[in-house]
Amino acid sequence: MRKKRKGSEADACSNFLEILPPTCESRSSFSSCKLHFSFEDYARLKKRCKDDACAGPVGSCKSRLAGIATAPACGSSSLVSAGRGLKRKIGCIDVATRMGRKNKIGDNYVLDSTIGQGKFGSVRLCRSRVNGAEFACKTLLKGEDIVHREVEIMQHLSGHPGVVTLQAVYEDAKNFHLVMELCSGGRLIDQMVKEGQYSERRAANIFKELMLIIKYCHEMGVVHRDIKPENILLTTSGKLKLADFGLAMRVANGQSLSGLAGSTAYVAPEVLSGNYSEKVDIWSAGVLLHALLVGFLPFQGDSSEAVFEAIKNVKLNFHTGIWESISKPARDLIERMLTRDVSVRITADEVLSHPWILFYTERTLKTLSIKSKSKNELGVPFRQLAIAPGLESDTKRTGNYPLVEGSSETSSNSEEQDDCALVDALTVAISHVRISEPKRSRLCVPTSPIPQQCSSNMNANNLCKAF
Ligand SMILES: Nc1ncnc2c1ncn2[C@@H]1O[C@H](COP(=O)(O)OP(=O)(O)OP(=O)(O)O)[C@@H](O)[C@H]1O
Repeated sequence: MRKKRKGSEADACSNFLEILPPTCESRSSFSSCKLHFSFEDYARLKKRCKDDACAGPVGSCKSRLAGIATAPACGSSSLVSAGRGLKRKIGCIDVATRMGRKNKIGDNYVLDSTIGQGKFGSVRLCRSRVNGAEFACKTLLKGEDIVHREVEIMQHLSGHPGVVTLQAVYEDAKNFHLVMELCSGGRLIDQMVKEGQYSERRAANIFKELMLIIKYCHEMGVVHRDIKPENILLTTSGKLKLADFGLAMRVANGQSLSGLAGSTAYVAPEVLSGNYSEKVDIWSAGVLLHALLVGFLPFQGDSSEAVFEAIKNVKLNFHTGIWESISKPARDLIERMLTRDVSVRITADEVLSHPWILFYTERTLKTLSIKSKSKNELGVPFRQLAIAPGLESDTKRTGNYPLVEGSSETSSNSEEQDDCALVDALTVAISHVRISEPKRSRLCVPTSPIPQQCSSNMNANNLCKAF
């Protein structure tokens, strides 16, 4: 159900926008320097930056995670030509967003240090002159429709707790100044690089939060097109906020998008070959989930061309190596998200009701997990424990408990270890209730006890190798 539609735009473009960065020096590394250019621009820029300070640690952990290049949104915008009043272009601008043409941003805010650098300008800390409240101010150079679209889409999505709120917009001769809610917790990518592999519980909770935001965007008719951990900001309390709607597009039901847009490592295969839909965000989120769980990106290569080749052709193997320490439902979810057949790839809603997500994030199931642990320590057979309240009738009806027969000794070490076996068993049981018939048949049903290794067993060395 779309909640609020203020017109839509779907592109059927064939030309890439010409977007060049103000300077290469504005970015500290080559990988950053390449962000958000069309693939043509990227090649040109690569040549230009080859020998200068843009060169960076391409093989480093961070650059591998960060992806390699990004293309701009492509296609004609429904917004009128650039360089004129933003307010006029954005007919739907909310009255709650204060737009200042007469007012200068300096009248209301004190601009402070730079806290981020984007492709079109910088992001600075700013403080309200009225009450000292802190915000982030993104200053964008006028002249590109993409800039207007970013403001319009932020405005369209504002109000959701997972989307960076647009507080005010100011305009002067050269720039737009977007005063946004400040996310002081940094970017998810930085946390990932610092922390490496996440436990399944933690990954599932972060991921659910992200998927709720993506679901909201899709319901609002917005395809983000650049889901990656660099664009996920954190509040001081650790809540996720999706940012950077520079590549986002609005679509009406059934309309498709075209044009190269996204970040190399995260881009969906159909973006490389033609028309696509909001499912590209699911693919990118699947890439992110892969990185969260095992600490490295699924599709890699020495050049962007090699990465694209991998995205189009590499068959991921979830059965060996590091994947043996990850629960089968987690692998099942990633597989469903990284499915090249778009018609089979699951939706945001389906991700959110996937057993792996439910197991780690739904209170009733968490309670069950804790109860199970303590009962298991008392020697109650594992089989009896892995039936969730409310599932009983269904499992009785089917007469089939596809559970792992475990022993009490398997759950004695840590909560994560306990979860690891339980999640396999329980999620398969849940799948009989929540997942429709054709999908259920694709679920991995454990045939033997799951090895008792959890992602929490991974050490820092693995992470460094992985990245
Ligand atoms: N609301 C915010 N609060 C705190 N920091 C922010 C906020 N918005 C942006 N930043 C910082 O500024 C950086 C650049 O912002 P953003 O990604 O929106 O710009 P961009 O021009 O689209 O950048 P990119 O080239 O990465 O796509 C972010 O990576 C982040 O570090």
